[in-house]
Amino acid sequence: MEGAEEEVQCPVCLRELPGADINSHLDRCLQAGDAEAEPGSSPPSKRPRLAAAPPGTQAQGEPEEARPAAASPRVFSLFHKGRGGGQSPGAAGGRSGAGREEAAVKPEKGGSATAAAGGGASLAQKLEGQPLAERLRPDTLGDYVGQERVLGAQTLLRSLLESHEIPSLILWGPPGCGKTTLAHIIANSSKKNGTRFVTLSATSAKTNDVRDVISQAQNEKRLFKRKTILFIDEIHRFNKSQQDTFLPHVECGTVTLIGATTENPSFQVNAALLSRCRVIVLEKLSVEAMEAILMRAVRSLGVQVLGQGDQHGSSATGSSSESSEFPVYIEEKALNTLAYLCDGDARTGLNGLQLAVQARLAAGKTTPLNTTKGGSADGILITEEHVKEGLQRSHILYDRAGEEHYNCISALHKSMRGSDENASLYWLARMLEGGEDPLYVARRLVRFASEDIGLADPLALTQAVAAYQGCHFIGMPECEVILAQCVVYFARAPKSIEVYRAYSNVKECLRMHTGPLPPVPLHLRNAPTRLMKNLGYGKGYKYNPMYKEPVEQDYLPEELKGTDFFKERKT
Ligand SMILES: Nc1ncnc2c1ncn2[C@@H]1O[C@H](COP(=O)(O)OP(=O)(O)OP(=O)(O)O)[C@@H](O)[C@H]1O
Repeated sequence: MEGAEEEVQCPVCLRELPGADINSHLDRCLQAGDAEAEPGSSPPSKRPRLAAAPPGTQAQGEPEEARPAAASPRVFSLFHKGRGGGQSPGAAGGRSGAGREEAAVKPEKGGSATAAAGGGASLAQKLEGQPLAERLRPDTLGDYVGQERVLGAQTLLRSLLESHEIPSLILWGPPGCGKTTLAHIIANSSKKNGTRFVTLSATSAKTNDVRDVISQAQNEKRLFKRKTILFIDEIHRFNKSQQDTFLPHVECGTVTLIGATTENPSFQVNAALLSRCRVIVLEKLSVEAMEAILMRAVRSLGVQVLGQGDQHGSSATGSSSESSEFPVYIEEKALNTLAYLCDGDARTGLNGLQLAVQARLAAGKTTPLNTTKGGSADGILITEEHVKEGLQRSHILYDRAGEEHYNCISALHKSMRGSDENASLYWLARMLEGGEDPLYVARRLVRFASEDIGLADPLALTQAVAAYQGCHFIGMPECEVILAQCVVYFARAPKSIEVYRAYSNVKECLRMHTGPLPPVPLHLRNAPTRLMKNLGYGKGYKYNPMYKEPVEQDYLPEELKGTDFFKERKT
């Protein structure tokens, strides 16, 4: 009786209702809400990062805005399975939690593969719509390649994941190494044991969105004893107060947090939050792992690999010859090169492959091929050159905004300090070829000239300032050689940190001083007015040029008399 009068909040639509009505309301709400609520349950799709999508790709593909997580901060997953009136997974919306991705990945997974991929579809049709990287995003740990150090057979994380004991995690790693994919796999497996999986993207979510998720999680826990996993992509983009919003709820177990970041979490994630999460460091994918991912992709497309003889030819099942006018081949060397050049970023590798195939299909040029020992055929051949064209080197080598920027400048500084001219040039090129601002490098060189070369070669500073001005005048690409010249000069130059260290000692002396700072000795003060003269300013000062012999005079304040800031001199 009492319960019937008490108002309760619907965990789906958050409306307040009389307790007696909640069950019937929930049934209606679930059916109505599932379809729209569902998209956020899977980690968001990523921007394809294609340099220039071939004609048709973008128009046909799902625009970024249309993707649930990126488009709307309100991306909550709700009640996917086995609740209320005994709904089966995905029953209401006709889709399971993995949504469109799941349907697209099916070709890799046996039975329904051909139908789901449009087995009779041409290769061009297979490449339309979702980017290849999204369609091939693994659903299970079995398909997750590499990252053995943290996810290998005997690792703690794997056993936790397999037993559905998901701790709060921060997944830290470079772009395209599989952070979102790992979250996607956790989402799939957690849904199987009834845990909710909610996704927010820190690039678009507001503090209120976080609060909504927390309040829903509280209701779920209270009413249905259901756990909530909250995945926050690019968590480093949340400011401190946003991170503070979920801190207590992570602490008390209302939500299990999984954050993904490309940035060092020690700097970007609130220390209190960090201490409540296990940090998983994912690495760039190895060349072997990339080869496996690319091989899986070409198989799913029905493209045949040339160069490994019959073995690859026959393994390329669902051959494009069934569906395309001409069969499509890719040189094994092209795949290897792609695996090397994508620098451990699977999205870049898969996008590069997709672009190369689409470009060749659009060009429609066929090549006579010796596909097997016995025979020859006409087909479309993708070579190493084609895949190189499909890649954007700036994405491969360097992340201007992220940690790579600091890592590379640090490596350059240390190489010059260590007088290694080859390494110095290498790190310089890594930055410039990756699109670094040459003036940024030039400014760092000005600093280096004083910090590390100093008075061992005072001309170094002139060189650095001249290099800065040269870069300013002519810009990239011509200014690269100016910087190269300066970097080599610095690597070869003698080094001295005498001044740098002495100045640090002075700063330390000032920092350690207690009480009022000593006054400037009267004899060192200027006395431009009579009053100042009368006060003793300048009195007793010995004007050095008037003396033939060295002048005995104190310049430091009385209490520092005799201090030698250079005494730790090492060079
Ligand atoms: N370990 C992996 N095994 C198999 N495929 C992978 C793996 N890692 C990444 N991929 C593929 O690369 C694509 C991009 O990976 P993902 O979105 O997980 O990268 P990320 O680390 O989250 O990158 P970002 O920091 O740029 O968001 C996935 O859709 C998937 O196809």
